[in-house]
Amino acid sequence: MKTLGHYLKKYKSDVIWSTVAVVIISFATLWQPHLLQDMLNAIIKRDSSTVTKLGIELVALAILGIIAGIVNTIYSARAAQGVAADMREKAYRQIQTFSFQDIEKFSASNLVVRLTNDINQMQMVVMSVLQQLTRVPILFIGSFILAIITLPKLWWVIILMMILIFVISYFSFSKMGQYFEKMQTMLDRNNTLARENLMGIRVVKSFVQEQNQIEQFSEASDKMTKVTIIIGNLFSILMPAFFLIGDLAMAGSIMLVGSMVTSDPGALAAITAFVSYLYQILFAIVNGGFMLTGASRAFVSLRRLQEIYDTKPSLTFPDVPEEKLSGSIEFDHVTFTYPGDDAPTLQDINFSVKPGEMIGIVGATGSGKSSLAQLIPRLFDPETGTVKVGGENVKDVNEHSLRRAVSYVLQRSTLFSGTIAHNLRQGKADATVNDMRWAAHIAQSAEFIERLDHQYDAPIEERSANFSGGQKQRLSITRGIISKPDILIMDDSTSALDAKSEKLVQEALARDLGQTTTVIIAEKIASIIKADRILVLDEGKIVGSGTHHELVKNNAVYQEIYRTQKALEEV
Ligand SMILES: Nc1ncnc2c1ncn2[C@@H]1O[C@H](COP(=O)(O)OP(=O)(O)OP(=O)(O)O)[C@@H](O)[C@H]1O
Repeated sequence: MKTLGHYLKKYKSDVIWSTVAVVIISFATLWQPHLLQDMLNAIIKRDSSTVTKLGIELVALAILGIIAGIVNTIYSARAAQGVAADMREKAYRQIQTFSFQDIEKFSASNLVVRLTNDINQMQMVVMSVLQQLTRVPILFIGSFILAIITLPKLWWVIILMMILIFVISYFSFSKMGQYFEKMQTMLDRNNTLARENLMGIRVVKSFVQEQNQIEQFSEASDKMTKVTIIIGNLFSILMPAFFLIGDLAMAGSIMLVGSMVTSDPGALAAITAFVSYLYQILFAIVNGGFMLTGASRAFVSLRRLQEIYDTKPSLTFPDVPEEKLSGSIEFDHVTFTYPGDDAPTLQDINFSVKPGEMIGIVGATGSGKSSLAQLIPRLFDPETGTVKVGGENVKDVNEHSLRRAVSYVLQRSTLFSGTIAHNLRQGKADATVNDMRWAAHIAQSAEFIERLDHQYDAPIEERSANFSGGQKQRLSITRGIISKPDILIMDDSTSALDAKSEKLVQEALARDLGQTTTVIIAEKIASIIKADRILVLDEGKIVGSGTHHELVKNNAVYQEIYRTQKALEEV
């Protein structure tokens, strides 16, 4: 609640207006039965002028209640939406500071649920707090006092009804809280399954996995349905139970007062007001219960959001001035283990690269090529040893300096929905169309971009579905080189290109980005055959270093890879 208060501070005036409106509604609600009682008394006494006066007062009170209701809804909705937007943006900003490791710890779909469903819970609870928090105690205490003043003899009926409702509310609302928590976990699971299925729809279809996927999702969905049904059942028993208690209290009160009506006609008017107060007490308790259930759901959501806010990024950059780094790379006794793994993925890696050199990295699948490359732009930190870029330990440089110096093109190209220009400007914020043309000609993407209707302003759909695998890779390379980086890492990023396009990209890179240090990770030896030096990785260790001709002569691992690929080509 303290945390929620902190977010509400910014919406002070909305909170004040909605609270003032709630107070007006509550007093209008309390005053209505009293006016009705006076009016019935006036009718019994045939006092028509008082009846007219009280009738006008009743209508005025109803109009006041309606206006206050509208004001309350407008201001509480504004505050609730504002708080939700602030919380969402804060969480999103925090997630942007997360390292790969932090994102993996939460999982992407879990973070999406937190950003959507949990934030919605917070929005609903703020709305309900601003509509009920003041109303519930005023109505409860006010109706209790007024009911006793109206018919003091029946005080015990009120107490009995309250005890029964409190007992039922306590047990059912606390049970519901547990089920709501379960439902949240199940929603996470359903979202993960749906997300995985939709992202991998091509795989699902090509391996004819639809039925398996349906079964998996149905199982998770059925589990959630069971919990939702239990909650629904609890609700459906709860409401009639409350009304039964209210109706019994009303019937009992009328029977008890009935005998008095002949001797005291005013008792008829009093019982009408008394019954109204009884129902107001009942509604106050029920609404309070709902508010508490909502609050307990919101506490779960708030805790989940707080986990995001409290997560200290596992990898931070020092606050030092930005500087220009040169294109040299140095690995000095680097050993790296993925968080949670027991064995190191890279062991005692030592090598250095001069600015402008072209380095190839080869090795079997899983030998650690990508892991090694990820240490250069500092996506992970090594366990021991140092990685230097431009002669500086990457742990000691400003994030912008490192990002400006190192450009990393991944095999799985990720483009964002928008336009081609929008994506290319992620590589260079102020890129002109000429810059884009220059980069696109090197990456061999100009030939298809410039045939599109809107060329560089052509749209990219969600998950870049309107481009082929090879086109996506060429667009990614274009984005990677547009800033003319000092170091370019190409992590198997020409794998979807045909041999001719790959050769053209490499020739253009050598011609137009000659000053750039290039690290090319490749499965195919043909992709790195012209590199100044090739590093051979085997089970996380460098087992060879030299030119293609040197390695073919004297490195067993390289010879094996070369022989296998040559044999495949001949087949
Ligand atoms: N995020 C991660 N968390 C834990 N282990 C990982 C992670 N990424 C890779 N690994 C493990 O590290 C090892 C090296 O993987 P890496 O991707 O570096 O190999 P690679 O040589 O690039 O393989 P490929 O040629 O198939 O891309 C593998 O055993 C892999 O399972």
